Amino acid sequence: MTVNTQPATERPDPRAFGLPVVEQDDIPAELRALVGRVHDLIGAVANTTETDPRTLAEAAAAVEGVTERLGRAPRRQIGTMVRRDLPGGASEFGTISNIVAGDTNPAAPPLSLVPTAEGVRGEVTLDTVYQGPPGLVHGGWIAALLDQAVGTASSLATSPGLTARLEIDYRSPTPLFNPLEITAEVERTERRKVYVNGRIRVNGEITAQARALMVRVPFPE
Ligand SMILES: CCCCC/C=C\C/C=C\C/C=C\C/C=C\CCCC(=O)SCCNC(=O)CCNC(=O)[C@H](O)C(C)(C)COP(=O)(O)OP(=O)(O)OC[C@H]1O[C@@H](n2cnc3c(N)ncnc32)[C@H](O)[C@@H]1OP(=O)(O)O
Repeated sequence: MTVNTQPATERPDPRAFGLPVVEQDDIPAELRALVGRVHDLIGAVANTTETDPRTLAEAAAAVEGVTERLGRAPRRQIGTMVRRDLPGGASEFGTISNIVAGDTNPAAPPLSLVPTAEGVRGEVTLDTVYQGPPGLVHGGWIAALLDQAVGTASSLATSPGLTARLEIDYRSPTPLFNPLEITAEVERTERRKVYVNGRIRVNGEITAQARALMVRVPFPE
């Protein structure tokens, strides 16, 4: 299988669906910094042992104030996409607030996937915000990471699609605070159907694997 390295101009454009597109390089550094600080805030709140009511109330008021201030600006249109240049000359579109990989989503880990000779690869380390069982990654998040990986592999090798079927084998616990290596590649295609495999490895050992069916979205001519 070869990765699609068509120039961006020849890739299907989400604007044909009425979706706005933001260039990744045009996201202001200050917005990226804000996303990072709120990401840290989620972890701080999830794990704080602070019990002083005044401190907690002050923190809630401060956050409420910032939320109110940002809420004065119009919100992005739902479905706003970001266009990213990938190593090797390929490019991809993704929703800018994607929960797994969105540039502007403070709740995203975020996972960044790059094309390889076989498909896609990414690395991410998750903290207690993504905890399910004690010290372990939540199984739903494992599925989410793999869904993103199989979707991206399929999109880059063919064209964007929706997940029709996702089967996960949880083979051993996936730990927090350890680099997770995530890979995925297309196995075969059949008309609009794209069969994709993916896996998560920790220290070279597979902890979870996915078999997915992506169905490509028909694009307007
Ligand atoms: C939406 C506009 C997007 C435009 C955006 C432009 C660019 C976007 C770029 C970015 C995306 C890139 C990367 C994204 C990475 C990750 C994102 C994560 C992915 C997700 O998070 S995604 C959310 C969860 N996902 C859903 O929300 C899907 C709900 N679902 C449906 O929307 C329909 O169900 C659909 C579309 C799947 C099919 O519907 P449909 O009407 O288009 O096609 P149809 O039913 O005819 O199926 C065609 C052939 O697939 C077979 N088939 C279908 N389903 C099957 C199944 N379950 N098992 C076995 N075979 C199945 C049929 O049997 C037939 O097979 P055959 O060709 O042999 O007859």
